[in-house]
Amino acid sequence: MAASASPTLRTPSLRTSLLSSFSSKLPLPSAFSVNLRPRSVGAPRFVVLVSASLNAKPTVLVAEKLGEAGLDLLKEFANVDCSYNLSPEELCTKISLCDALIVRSGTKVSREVFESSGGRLKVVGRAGVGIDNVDLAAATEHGCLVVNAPTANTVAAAEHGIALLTAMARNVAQADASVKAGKWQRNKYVGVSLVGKTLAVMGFGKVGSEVARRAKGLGMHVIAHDPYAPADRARAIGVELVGFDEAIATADFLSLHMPLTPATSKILNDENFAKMKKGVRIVNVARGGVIDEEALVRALDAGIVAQAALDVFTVEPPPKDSKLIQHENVTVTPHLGASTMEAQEGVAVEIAEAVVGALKGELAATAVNAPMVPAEVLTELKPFVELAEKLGRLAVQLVAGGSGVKTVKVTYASSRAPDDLDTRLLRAMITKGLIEPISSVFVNLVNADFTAKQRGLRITEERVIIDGSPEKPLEYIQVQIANVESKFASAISDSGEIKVEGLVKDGVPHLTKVGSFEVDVSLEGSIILCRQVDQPGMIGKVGSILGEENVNVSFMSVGRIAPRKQAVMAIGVDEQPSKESLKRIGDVPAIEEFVFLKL
Ligand SMILES: NC(=O)c1ccc[n+]([C@@H]2O[C@H](COP(=O)([O-])OP(=O)(O)OC[C@H]3O[C@@H](n4cnc5c(N)ncnc54)[C@H](O)[C@@H]3O)[C@@H](O)[C@H]2O)c1
Ligand SMILES: O=C(O)[C@H](O)COP(=O)(O)O
Repeated sequence: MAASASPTLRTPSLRTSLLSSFSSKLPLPSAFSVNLRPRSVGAPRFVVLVSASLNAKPTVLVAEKLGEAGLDLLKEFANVDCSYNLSPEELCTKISLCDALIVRSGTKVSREVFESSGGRLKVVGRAGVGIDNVDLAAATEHGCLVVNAPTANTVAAAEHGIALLTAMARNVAQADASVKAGKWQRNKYVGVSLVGKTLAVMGFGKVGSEVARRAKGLGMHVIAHDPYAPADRARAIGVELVGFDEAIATADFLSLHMPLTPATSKILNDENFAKMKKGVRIVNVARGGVIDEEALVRALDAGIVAQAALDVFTVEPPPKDSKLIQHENVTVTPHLGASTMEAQEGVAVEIAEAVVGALKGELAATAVNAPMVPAEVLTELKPFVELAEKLGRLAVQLVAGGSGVKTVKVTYASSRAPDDLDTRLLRAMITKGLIEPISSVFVNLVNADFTAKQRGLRITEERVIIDGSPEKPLEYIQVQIANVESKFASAISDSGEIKVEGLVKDGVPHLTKVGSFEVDVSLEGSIILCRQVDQPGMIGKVGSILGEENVNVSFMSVGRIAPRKQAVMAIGVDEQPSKESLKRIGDVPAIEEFVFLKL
């Protein structure tokens, strides 16, 4: 036996492992089977978001025009395929060769796209704000991170909203067309003034609040409706937040700035147009789908809506013969809100940085379908995240075949207050550890909760406050699987669940409890757990069987109930013992049961 050899396995960076997936899945290891391919996190078996370690550059498909500065950033890191105007079929064909996809609002990233990617697509970057053209549920189900560029085009969109507001009020577009047609119709194009009029900003987020600020500068009385906006943010710029009905009933002008969601879809409809002031004017630089366009035509014809200025449409481009587009009281632009030179360069850089970061395995600050975790929290949690995954992985391998894992309880013991610990990462990694050894799905931070739910796996979390160092975010993590049989009976605790517990020592995850037995073995390589009658020479016997096969033992630890009674020996091994060696261990007379577990 090579005594306490220091482990040579290297774990990939935490950031990489959080968003990575395995290239192949393995069956649940059985106690006596050695027919296991290695699943060590140290082996280069991650299909990491970027296979930089494998000397292969990732491929990024840019499906819509992106600013040069962003393209340059991408090219430093990836092969960049700029293919614009792809049909849905062409996109589905290309996507299986791509690690990331960047789009604007003109490309539908449908479920078929994720299905066609064959698991290779790891990041979708939306070069802009609205992600209504990306099937987020499908992305999450496929473990694909979606990032957007939420800030760089805010001012551009707000300025376009103001441009449409003023142009509409003064009939700029109609008058321009008339003069160009050789006419001089000064009486026809008398406008309305903005000063003193009430503008209702519908959706008081980034764009909405910038529009409000500018409209106040034009002397308008600004109110806003946004069920989720904090009132003090509105008050700070002199805007009153009001209910939906009050907003639409009192406004002379309505400016729409909410996202398109099931709740906002066609929110301006016949019923709501009927509640508006006669002669109201509407600006939409949000999304076409928030207006029932047929109802808007009716409201225009009835004179309820005097004018509308629209940058966005339910279907883009809209049909040429659309009654709405052709209506003389409607001013239109072809989704130009974000289209300034400055915004496009900003968006391109913002999305390129987010996509490259995600491909490197970093947690994206603009993730749409995954938790965003501040870097300092991530650094602190790093060894506990590794511990969490390994405990999940160990616990599930202790389940006897056919048991069906349904209920898992995780206990986090810490000296910190419960709200001082973000457990989403830990839960995701425990879920990854629990599911991956027994299925063909890969689990990452994006799809962990979804995958658990889909498999009917209920994970409950409990916080226990114990004395300890406030420097440490956690003292220990315990994973219990209820209502199952174990292939290693000693793993069943007094209360009847499979129980494993671990902590972090000097930055290294350790297993410290199995069932009711205390052990202490570092969670690296693989582990053999043996239950035996406590007696002299056991460590030597098992150690020499492994030594004969040149299997390096990294740790050994024995936990016992009482001297000369039952004990559990935990042996950390760097290599996988052969089937024969495992059988010989099982044949040692004092050994009552044993299990070989891959980490
Ligand atoms: N025309 C363009 O080129 C262009 C450019 C940028 C943004 N946009 C669109 O503008 C909209 C706003 O963008 P943003 O960056 O300000 O987003 P944001 O997320 O900062 O703001 C959206 C706001 O809408 C609010 N909201 C959600 N549901 C609502 C509801 N039912 N009623 C009222 N408010 C509701 C949210 O609370 C949030 O404050 C999005 O639809 C975006 O896609 C369009
Ligand atoms: O949501 C957005 O960011 C805007 O609608 C801009 O869309 P675009 O990138 O297609 O111009």
